[in-house]
Amino acid sequence: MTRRIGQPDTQADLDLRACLDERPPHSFVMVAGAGSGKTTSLVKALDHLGQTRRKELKTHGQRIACITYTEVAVNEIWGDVGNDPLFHVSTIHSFLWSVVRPFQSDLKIWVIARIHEKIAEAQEHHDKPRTRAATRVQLLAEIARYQSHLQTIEDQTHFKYGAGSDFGRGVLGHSDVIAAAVKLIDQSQLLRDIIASRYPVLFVDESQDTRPEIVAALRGIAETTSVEFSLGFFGDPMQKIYADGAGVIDAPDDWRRITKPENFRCPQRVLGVVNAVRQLGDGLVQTRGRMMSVDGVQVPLEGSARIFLLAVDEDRSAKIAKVRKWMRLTNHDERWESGDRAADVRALVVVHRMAATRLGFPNLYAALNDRAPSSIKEGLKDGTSWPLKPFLAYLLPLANAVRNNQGFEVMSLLRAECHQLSSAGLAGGNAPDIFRALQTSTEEIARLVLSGDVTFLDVLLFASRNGLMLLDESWTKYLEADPATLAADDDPEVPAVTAFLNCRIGELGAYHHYLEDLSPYATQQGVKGAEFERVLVIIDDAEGQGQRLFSYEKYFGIAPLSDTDDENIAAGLDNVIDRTRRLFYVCCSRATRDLAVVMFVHNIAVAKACVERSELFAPESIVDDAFLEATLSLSESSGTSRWS
Ligand SMILES: Nc1ncnc2c1ncn2[C@@H]1O[C@H](COP(=O)(O)OP(=O)(O)OP(=O)(O)O)[C@@H](O)[C@H]1O
Repeated sequence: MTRRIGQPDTQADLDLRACLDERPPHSFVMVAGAGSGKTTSLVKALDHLGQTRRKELKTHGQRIACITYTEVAVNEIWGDVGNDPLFHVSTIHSFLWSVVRPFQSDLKIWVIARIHEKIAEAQEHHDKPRTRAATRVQLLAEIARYQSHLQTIEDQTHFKYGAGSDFGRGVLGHSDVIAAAVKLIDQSQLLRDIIASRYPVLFVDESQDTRPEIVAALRGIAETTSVEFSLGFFGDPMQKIYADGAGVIDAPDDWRRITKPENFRCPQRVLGVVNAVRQLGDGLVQTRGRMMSVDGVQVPLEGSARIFLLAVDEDRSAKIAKVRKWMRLTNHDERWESGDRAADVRALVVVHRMAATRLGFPNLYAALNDRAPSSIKEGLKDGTSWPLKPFLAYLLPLANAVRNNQGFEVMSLLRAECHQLSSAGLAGGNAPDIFRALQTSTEEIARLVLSGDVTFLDVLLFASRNGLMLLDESWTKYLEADPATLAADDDPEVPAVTAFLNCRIGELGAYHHYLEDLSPYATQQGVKGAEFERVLVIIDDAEGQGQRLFSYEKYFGIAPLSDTDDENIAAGLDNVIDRTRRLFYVCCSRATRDLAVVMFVHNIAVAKACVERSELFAPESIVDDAFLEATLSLSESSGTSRWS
């Protein structure tokens, strides 16, 4: 029995089961706060459907669909239901793609229409009297590129799904997959019926961040199909962190509404902060909190929740290390300083760049993010950007396999990528000579990749010149064209790819570590749905300047609001304060034991007054730079044994 399925039933679980057992079935929304067990209820409901309807579903070739926000969440839910093929658990993108992929000719029509739309948008921008001459030149180049896509697409019979759209290569990126699917679902009753017949029950977790047009398209299925279909949304509007999320789900009157008043995740101290943060949002107050068993009796876990106010300076990493040490000593908990995954310490940053800087891949990050087109930028988040692929999928694993003397792994990587080892390659030369040469080249490539001093370009050139891989034609101009020709190229990918190729390969390992979720860093947005024993929320408005959506200094009243902020608030629009509050709520509510918020500020006295005024943390839980330093040096001079 898994952890989630094994949790005791709440009233909400009973209500949900009753709703699913009704005939005809009802659709529903489950709305409740953080840690209230929404995902747990979802998993238990899947389990219930498996127990009560498996035979009937299998007979009709049907499955239960469950959509959630990240791959991590997909794997968790899928694992919770024992990887049972009765359930189709996926992200919204891959769900929608699986639904529309068979309709290739409709997709082609959609793509052609989309390119015409882009041409019209670019033309309109071009024709505006105030458009600058340089921009006009760029727009004309863009239009020419779209027109060439229109020609290539004539011969395209198959469209793929990738991280970012690249119509010229027949690739639809995340947002275009959604736009195309929504359109196709909207315009076809047949497709709506197919979806309902294939998936008679469809759950959407984290519904607050599902885009309104997707919610509307799914609602459209429930409202128009004559097939038995139940749609259920599980979410919390206070945890909406993406601007394009639906927030509150607009459910028709005849849908069931289910709620859960408890928070099962957070200890008392953290629950106090979480409730206080929410007070100025929608005012929801959660009850209970995490329990622990003492001599067989369930008692509330106290936990800890503190905020550290530290001066902005050059060495924030050293200060974060001090906070971890302080937490270790104060809480008598060695794990606060441990780098071990099992210690369950998570440092949450606002933007990936902060993690990139701390972990050692700032240049790689900047190259593929700043000024990069979305086809590249989007894929940086999950390692699917095409320039990264040969390094992540082949050269880095090859180098690691060589270093670890994993001969079998080396051979299977070479067999997959190295043309010389194909039957044609071996037939054209002397096999022992080929193997000898390859051994020397693989050793050299491992040295280059792992030494870290050369550039990505050097590594790629070495690999292709020594027959370790055949590069696809996207690389040709980067390896062959002279710098002046490349600089004059109007392909929007050129600046990003060129900058990337000039980065030191040494940054690849750190990036890979982050990507594989092996570092303690994660973004504040990326951890929704997750929970950790020890949560370190890093707030650094100065370092997070690249984004304008969130500002903790404004949230705490340390920095003034801009005119636009005031206008948005006055007009009742989503604004920086609401967005930051929601993000802060998500972060703080991840902690199952300790919460340490670390805030880097320019003026500690001002920040302290503002944080005190917010009443989010008890006064004794506000720790400033001076107190941190003083107590640490006291511990050093007196020895840690006297700390307590
Ligand atoms: N009925 C229950 N009794 C005890 N613990 C529970 C119960 N339901 C859930 N939990 C525990 O509470 C924690 C939070 O559950 P879950 O992740 O399902 O909440 P959630 O509402 O989806 O959270 P969030 O919206 O914050 O992501 C988990 O550790 C889970 O095991």
